[in-house]
Amino acid sequence: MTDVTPLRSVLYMPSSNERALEKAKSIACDGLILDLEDAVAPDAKPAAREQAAAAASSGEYGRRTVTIRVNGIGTEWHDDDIVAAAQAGPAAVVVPKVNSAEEVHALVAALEKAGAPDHTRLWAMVETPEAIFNVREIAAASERLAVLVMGTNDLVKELYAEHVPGRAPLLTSLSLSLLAARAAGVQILDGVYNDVKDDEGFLAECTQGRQMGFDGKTLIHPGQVAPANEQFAPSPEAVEDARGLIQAWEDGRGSGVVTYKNKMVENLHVESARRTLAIHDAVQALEG
Ligand SMILES: CC(C)(COP(=O)(O)OP(=O)(O)OC[C@H]1O[C@@H](n2cnc3c(N)ncnc32)[C@H](O)[C@@H]1OP(=O)(O)O)[C@@H](O)C(=O)NCCC(=O)NCCSC(=O)C[C@H](O)C(=O)O
Ligand SMILES: [Mg+2]
Repeated sequence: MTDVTPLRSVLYMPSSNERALEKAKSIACDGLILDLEDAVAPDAKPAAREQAAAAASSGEYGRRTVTIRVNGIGTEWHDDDIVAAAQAGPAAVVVPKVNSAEEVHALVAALEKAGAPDHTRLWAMVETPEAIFNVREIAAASERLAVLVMGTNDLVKELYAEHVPGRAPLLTSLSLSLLAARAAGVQILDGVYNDVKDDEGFLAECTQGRQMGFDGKTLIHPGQVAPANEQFAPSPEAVEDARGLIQAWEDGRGSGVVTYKNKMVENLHVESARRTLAIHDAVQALEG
């Protein structure tokens, strides 16, 4: 089974924004991405790097999975970002625009050379056409790689596509990346929703992401956290049904066909129900 560490809501924040870094200590998101890339202006990058490293090693973010997003491979900031992030020892280093398994190998080698502790994983962003064609190899390239993160803004830009309700232009890329994540047994996070005032559109996109199989969603604003937490956790009805289905299966063992609420139950349904309960328990433990 894929790791069930809850990552329902993973909030980006500019590492140059001290107020946001402070505020994040009280935001109920499952994870934080302290950004050094797109959200930080070139002049602000050295100071942001120091602030992100200090925040990630501070221990002040409680249960949240704290990660640092470095600048992309080949940029003038990348090497220094990797060293600073590795030494800060966050839960993960998030790397944008990872295009191949070879890049994953090089990133892992660089993190290890810089002294990254074992608990610091690699999260690879999938956000270019080349990455989509290589996503299966990327997802399976290293034990250190724990999560794929969709970069839907960059994907839309690279495809000359448009952001539309239902995301038809992105469905091929989203589905291929999901298949790759599941085949490799790593987690996968959906991309961001840019209109921070459009609650209805955001909710629809969370529902779509959950139905497709994403483990959670990346976010850009604190107001998106609560709906994402709700959408990506099993609902009370789903938990009740999972328990009922497992009970029906155990009661009916040896009697041939088992049904629950008039629907056929097979071992695969029981496995899905157990996964639902495992996620529910993990969320309860996190929130408890
Ligand atoms: C989108 C924003 C620029 C909106 O900012 P603002 O207008 O200041 O919002 P509010 O006034 O509603 O803010 C209310 C308070 O919440 C704090 N806040 C806002 N955003 C965050 C945040 N992300 N993390 C923590 N705290 C946040 C404000 O400081 C206010 O606090 P207070 O003053 O105490 O009341 C802004 O939300 C923002 O900058 N968001 C993050 C943008 C970002 O990180 N972008 C880069 C990643 S997205 C991406 O590109 C993904 C991928 O690469 C792709 O290609 O798709
Ligand atoms: Mg991007």
